Amino acid sequence: MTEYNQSFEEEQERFHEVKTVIKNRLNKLMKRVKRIRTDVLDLRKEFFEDVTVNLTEMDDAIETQASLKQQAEFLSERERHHDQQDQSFRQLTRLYDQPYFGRIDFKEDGETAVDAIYIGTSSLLKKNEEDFYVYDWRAPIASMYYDYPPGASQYQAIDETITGEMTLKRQYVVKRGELEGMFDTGLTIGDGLLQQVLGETADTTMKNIVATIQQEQNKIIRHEKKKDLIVQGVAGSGKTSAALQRIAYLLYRFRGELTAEQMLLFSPNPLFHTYVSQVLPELGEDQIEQVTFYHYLEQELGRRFVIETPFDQLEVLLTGEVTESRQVNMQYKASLQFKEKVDHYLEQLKYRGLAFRNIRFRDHVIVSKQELSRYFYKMDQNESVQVRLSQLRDFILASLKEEQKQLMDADWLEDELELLDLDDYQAAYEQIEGEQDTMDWFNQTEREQQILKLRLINKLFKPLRKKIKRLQFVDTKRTYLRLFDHADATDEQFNHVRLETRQQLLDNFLTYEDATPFLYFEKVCLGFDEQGSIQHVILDEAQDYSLFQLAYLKRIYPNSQMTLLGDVHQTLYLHGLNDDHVLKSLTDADVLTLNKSYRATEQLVNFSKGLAKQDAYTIEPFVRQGDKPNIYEVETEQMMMHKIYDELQAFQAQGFEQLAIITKTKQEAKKVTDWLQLNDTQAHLVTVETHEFEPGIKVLPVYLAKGIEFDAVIVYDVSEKHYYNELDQYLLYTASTRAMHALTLVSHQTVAPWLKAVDASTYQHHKIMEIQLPKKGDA
Ligand SMILES: Nc1ncnc2c1ncn2[C@@H]1O[C@H](COP(=O)(O)OP(=O)(O)OP(=O)(O)O)[C@@H](O)[C@H]1O
Repeated sequence: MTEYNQSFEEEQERFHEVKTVIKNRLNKLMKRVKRIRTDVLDLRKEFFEDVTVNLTEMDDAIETQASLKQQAEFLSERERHHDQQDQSFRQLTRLYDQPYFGRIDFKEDGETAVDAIYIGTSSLLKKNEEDFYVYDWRAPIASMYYDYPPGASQYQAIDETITGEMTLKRQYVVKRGELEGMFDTGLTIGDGLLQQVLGETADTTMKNIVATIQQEQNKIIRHEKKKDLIVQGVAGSGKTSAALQRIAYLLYRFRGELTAEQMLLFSPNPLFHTYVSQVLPELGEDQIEQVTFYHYLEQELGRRFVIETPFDQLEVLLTGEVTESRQVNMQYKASLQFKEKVDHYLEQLKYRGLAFRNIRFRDHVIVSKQELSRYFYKMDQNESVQVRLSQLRDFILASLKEEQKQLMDADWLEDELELLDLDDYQAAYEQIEGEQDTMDWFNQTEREQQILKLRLINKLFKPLRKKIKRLQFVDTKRTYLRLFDHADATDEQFNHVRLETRQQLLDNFLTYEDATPFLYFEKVCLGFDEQGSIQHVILDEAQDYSLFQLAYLKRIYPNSQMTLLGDVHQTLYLHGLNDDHVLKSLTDADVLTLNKSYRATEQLVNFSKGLAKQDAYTIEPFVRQGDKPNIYEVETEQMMMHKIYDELQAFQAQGFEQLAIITKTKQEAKKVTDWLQLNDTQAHLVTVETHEFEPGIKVLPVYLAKGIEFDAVIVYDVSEKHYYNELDQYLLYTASTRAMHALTLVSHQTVAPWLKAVDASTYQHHKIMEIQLPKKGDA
């Protein structure tokens, strides 16, 4: 028997031993969970039966209420217990499928024994509750698995550094719950296992990478300094993966201090939400809230304005419909220069300029806007706008009270008493009962009327009071509009876009670039309602945020640490954050880079790196072999569609399932989908409304493919007519880097200049003058 075989046999024995332990624990737990579930169901049943009885007599009702309260507490305690057991059950079930994926043998300096440390997605303790069958991948000792090759190594325990020697590093191949193989590894974590994992076909959801996290990714995952973290990583280098494992790591490391509800992930599009949704549950952690920045803007402003989506903004650019002033607007409103202007204007509002609304009840103006303005600007100018607004609010609320008193004699009030509901009458009745000893019958009737009128007035004034408490007496839109009233001799860009901005605001329309400045203005003006409970914000595709947006996020989440993940090569928007130096001026962050691309084969990376901006970061492929990409230059549009059709067939014949055709715009995506469907090919059109990832062929514009990957990709019409400006270079790079195993680009006639600049040895170029026609469905 070879040494390998003997070790493998020993490993298999241990593997089964651990699985048996897990199975036994699962059996026990299952019985317990079942028992608690039955308890909970019985309790719930009793609870609802009790609710329906004994509520007619007052004494019984009080008794029932007390007993219900007690039962409700007991029930929720049992439910909590049930949830905990259920969670342990799910954790053990996950471990049963794959108890561990790696092992290191470590001899601590000064000790003689070598400890075998098995590493898995969560810990499994032995009966003595001290030793481990399996260590959680996030445990301090497990960090050596990711950070060191065999030899001298160390890890950071809670308050000391432990040094020693790693005598073995091993990885396991586990499939369908069985140990199928193992690799003893050298320098990096098993190229062998990584090769295997990366060679697999794509899935509709992202997978976790804990078994094969690379050293440079581990630095991101375990970055614990109180500073922000900027990750600049090339396409496919594992930024999103590292971010998700980082969330799981931080939730483990700061258990008790940090919860999933205190973390927030800003993601690029709704499809991406679903794509990454499985990773945290797979790692045994709760999902964290995910939101797109647009969705956030919608929540804040959507009731008052129509807001352009970022995708519609991009479409304006991509379809060539963009005017010069719109381009200026996109860049200017995204800039810190414009933020400074807004800040300056906000400063001036201390002395003049705030616009107010009349405080009106029905047709009667209680306090006029002019009066509010006079009152406001008479207050001490050393006080901030926010302090003065809260004083003004108190003044208005007092005026409302006065008005309410006066209305008590209004004739219409009696007529409207019917607007009151049963509860109001009941409350008035109870109040009278409390007071009845002090008045005779006649007074009682009058008093009842009075109480009812008072209740009615309070009810009628409630919405107004609510608005006033929210400072809605300040007309923020009109105040903001005044910023655009006059030209500014020192600011050409401002003058260029001033009138258009004014008109759009008047029409209650906000372009995507205008929404954040307006929201910022409003929040600062009224006093920022800071989201103090959020402790950690993760910004994926950070290069797509503007500096203004980033400054906004820094302000609204002041207690939060930020992790920004971006790729300067994939900047799609005109306002894109592709200058690290400017970015660093906003945040004192640590910067880590990821240069190796894991998604694609070496051939695909070598090609796509030719499309990246040359002066930016270097891009290295992970060595995995495949075919060179193909570029087909064809004479007619019809030929292009046929080529796409043929390529899809060829990809499917090779066993690829997740196929994508990536276009520049949504209209093109629609056109291609229609053509394919007419030609008996099932293709799914992906739009901004698509939340679920269908398996099979997808057709989508490049901005919706962000962050996602496919087995094989066809980039639609890469001709010079189509991709010619600077932004187009980023688009081509982003589209081409979505492919894992195969890539084809089709061009209607001459290819784009960016492609001509790519090293010709990295792809196969085919010029096709003729193609087998016709196919069904052609016009
Ligand atoms: N250490 C790793 N082990 C296994 N797979 C990995 C590893 N790192 C990255 N990958 C895989 O590489 C692919 C790209 O990862 P990911 O999507 O996280 O990269 P990204 O940098 O966010 O990409 P992009 O910016 O292009 O969207 C995924 O399939 C991911 O599972």
